[in-house]
Amino acid sequence: MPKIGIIGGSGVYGVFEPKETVKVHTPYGRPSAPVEIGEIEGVEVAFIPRHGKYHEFPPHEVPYRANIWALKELGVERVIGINAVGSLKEEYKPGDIVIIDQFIDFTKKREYTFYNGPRVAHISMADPFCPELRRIFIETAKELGLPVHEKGTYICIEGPRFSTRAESRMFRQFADVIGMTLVPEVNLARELGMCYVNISTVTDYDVWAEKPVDAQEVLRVMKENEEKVQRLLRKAIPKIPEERKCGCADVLKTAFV
Ligand SMILES: CSC[C@H]1O[C@H](OP(=O)(O)O)[C@H](O)[C@@H]1O
Ligand SMILES: Nc1ncnc2[nH]cnc12
Repeated sequence: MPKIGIIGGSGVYGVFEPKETVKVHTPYGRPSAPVEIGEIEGVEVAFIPRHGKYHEFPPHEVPYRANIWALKELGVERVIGINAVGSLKEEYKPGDIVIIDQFIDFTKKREYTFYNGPRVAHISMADPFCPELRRIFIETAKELGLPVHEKGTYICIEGPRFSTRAESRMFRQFADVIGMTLVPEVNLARELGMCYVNISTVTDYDVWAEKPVDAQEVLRVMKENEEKVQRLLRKAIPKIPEERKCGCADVLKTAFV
């Protein structure tokens, strides 16, 4: 059973030659695509393309709950989310990798929880990302000489439209990068006691920097940078220890009312 799951974002629709493809049905419907099972450097890994194999789900329609549930059902304990993001700060340059450490939720109407009652849970989100996985990915990116930011605050907007100039100028006062999909993916993984790490690749300067971003540019830059992300995955995944010592599973102990 794969203990590691990867959710690929825009431009990342596969990360290995699958050995098997599994159709999973969940209480929340089907995931974005059948789950691919394969190996990265000898480690069994499950993969879901967040927007579907042919990018048919816009960010506000991604079946986030089904994706996380499906991975959990297959035995996944650790989720690696890969995202394309716009930059809100000069120093976060197109091509840079950001191992996100905080987020701000500006989404509006998504399914945010598995606990809609009668079971009620309030999960701590002070530190949303797995410290053990963050450390491994930061160290490995540095070893590989990749342009990496150890921290970054991701603001998640509802989409599917990009921001206005006024919004972008406001967002850059309190976040470093912008995207449309981190929430509720990270919340949901945490609600099931899974570890979650986010590897964001900067694809553009958001519209505060004058030139309006477009989807084609995001996909083009992400394709150019896919090789960096692949190298990072290949080198980091074998370093992930079998047993978790991070405490991500413990958040559930004190969450229920
Ligand atoms: C294709 S442009 C906007 C699209 O790209 C990002 O996707 P992901 O986070 O899945 O890599 C952004 O969040 C939007 O969904
Ligand atoms: N500028 C941007 N705004 C929102 N989502 C993005 N994904 C990639 N670039 C983006």
